[in-house]
Amino acid sequence: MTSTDPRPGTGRPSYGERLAAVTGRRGRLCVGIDPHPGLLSTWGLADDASGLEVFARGVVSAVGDLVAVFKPQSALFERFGSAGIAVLERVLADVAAAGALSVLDAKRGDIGSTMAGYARAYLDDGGPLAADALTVNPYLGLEALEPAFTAAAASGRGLYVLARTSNPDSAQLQLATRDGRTVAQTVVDEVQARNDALRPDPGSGVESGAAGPFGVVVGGTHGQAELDLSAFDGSVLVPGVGAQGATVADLAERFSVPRLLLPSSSRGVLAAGPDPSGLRQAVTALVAETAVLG
Ligand SMILES: O=C(O)c1cc(=O)[nH]c(=O)n1[C@@H]1O[C@H](COP(=O)(O)O)[C@@H](O)[C@H]1O
Repeated sequence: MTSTDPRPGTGRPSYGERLAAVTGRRGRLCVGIDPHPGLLSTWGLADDASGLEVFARGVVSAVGDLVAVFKPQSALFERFGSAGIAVLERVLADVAAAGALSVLDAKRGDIGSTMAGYARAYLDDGGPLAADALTVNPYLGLEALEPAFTAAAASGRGLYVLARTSNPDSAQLQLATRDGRTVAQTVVDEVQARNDALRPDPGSGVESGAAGPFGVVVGGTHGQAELDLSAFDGSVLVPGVGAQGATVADLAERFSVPRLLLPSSSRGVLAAGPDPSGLRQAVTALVAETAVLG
């Protein structure tokens, strides 16, 4: 397999390959689309599905040519029921039309048989909610997520598996240890094992230099800290930049693997709207900061 080979049957390069291509052109920044009621109000919009649509599609229209990855927050679309989901479908289409990648932040995770349903909704070709990648929650077990790993690999999509989340109380669960390893480290290692399983056999003579399609989420608020990412070769989604207090410069200091990082900011960028030029300035400044990540 070469670095440009499509996945079997999809005609689409792998998520790792597509991420490398778009971040190479646009810089390594993910902008979260989090339509909070307070932001809709600041933007002078009604807190209803029509306000949601103007807000979310307005973000993509303003900065869609500058941003490598958009991460719509499903919860803040779901709160408007089917009308909100319909807006989310249109936002995902807008992101694709803008040449950016979408990470749908839905943090799904359930027992395997139910997970297969989520995989069909978010990771199969033809699904209206299919994004380029999906955030998933491994705390029912990594095996339970298997349908999502399988569907993502088959369709050239990615997953971001929650490892060490940005909220202050995440340590109680995620830093618990078993057999000398933290739960968060176990997640990282298990995700890497699934990336390794997709690598061509080293003896086969075919090469793939691309990142694995399966990433992890590590909050920028505490950084890499106790995690060992030295053997990890997926993308590391790092939320917490901006409103939660982390800066891109902090990430350069707090992580030993800056080349893997995909920093993400939602409210920090969105507060610069609704003026499109304000949003463009905010994005341009953050993208420039990401240059320190190499
Ligand atoms: O998976 C995520 O994106 C995520 C993981 C995490 O550990 N912390 C975290 O804040 N997030 C999400 O990232 C976004 C952060 O938004 P801001 O704090 O406004 O930048 C929200 O949509 C969160 O749900």
